[in-house]
Amino acid sequence: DSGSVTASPRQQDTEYLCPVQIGSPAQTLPLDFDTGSSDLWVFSTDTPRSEVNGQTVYDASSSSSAKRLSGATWKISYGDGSSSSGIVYLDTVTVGGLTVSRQAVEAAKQVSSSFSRDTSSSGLLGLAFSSINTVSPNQQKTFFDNAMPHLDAPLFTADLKHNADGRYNFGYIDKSAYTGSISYTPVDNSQGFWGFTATVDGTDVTGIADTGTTLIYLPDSIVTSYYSQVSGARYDSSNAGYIFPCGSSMPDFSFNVGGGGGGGGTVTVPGSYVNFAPTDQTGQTCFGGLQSDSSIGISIFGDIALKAAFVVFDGGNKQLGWAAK
Ligand SMILES: O=C(CN1CCCCC1)Nc1ccc2c(c1)OCO2
Repeated sequence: DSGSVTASPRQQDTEYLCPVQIGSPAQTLPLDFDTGSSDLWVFSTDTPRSEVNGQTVYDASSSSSAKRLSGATWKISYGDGSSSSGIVYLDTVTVGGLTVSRQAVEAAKQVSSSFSRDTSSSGLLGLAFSSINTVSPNQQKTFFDNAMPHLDAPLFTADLKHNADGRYNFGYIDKSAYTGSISYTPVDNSQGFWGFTATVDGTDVTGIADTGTTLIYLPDSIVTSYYSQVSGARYDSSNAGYIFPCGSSMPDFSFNVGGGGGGGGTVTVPGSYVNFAPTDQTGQTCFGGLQSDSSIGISIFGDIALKAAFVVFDGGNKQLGWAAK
């Protein structure tokens, strides 16, 4: 089996949403595919009306294939302080033509304000490792984990784009989607994430490939060194990050992966991607797409980095492949 689904950017590439079919007859919800978490959760008829703000909701009672997972609950919180929780159904889930029957669909009974405010997203589809799925008392598997045994190849690829539709493919590598060769590097999934080590200016950086996080968060030394090249750039505590004049031409940001025998490969993030967004309506000052990881405790290669590459999430061999495009 295989699947292929469009990933549409929202609000200046802040997130990427994909249409997912749930239940019988199919209910299509736009979900945020997140390689940084492992719960598939949705706005539902169980979500308080006061917390629903235009989102499409899942109605298990109108799906003939939905079965309540008796006694199961879930509760998750994310690095940005957002959170959600609820109950669990098993139902049929289809992504880009790839179907998993009896997928745990986590219906929200509570969502935090940032989810309520995000009118375009109906929830998340977690693509990290099932070891960090939050369903209790019986942990559930991710869509990818359930699909893997049926896939032509035990992998999925992420091809996110700047201000344009990209694609997630499951079970195959589309050779027309990248240029040159794919450089592979081992994955450390001990924390449940797609962890890997890259080299930035000769310094090894261990972080995670996280499609659910908008920006890149790296060690202070690397970030300070990058912004030292931009006149007028500074760390601004009120914005809790590096800002600079919006007219600045930003240097490209490169990192190497798979430095083994073959010398590995270089991913180059265009400077224009690092000029992420204005901090206010005047458009004078802009917020950087590269920020320090010092308040997080882990380095994150988020969408700003991922959209500069074609990325292979290889669950069979537990490796990450990176290619230019
Ligand atoms: O929270 C997330 C990702 N999260 C995925 C689900 C939707 C809401 C965003 N990333 C994140 C992780 C660490 C952070 C951070 C953001 O901001 C500062 O530290």
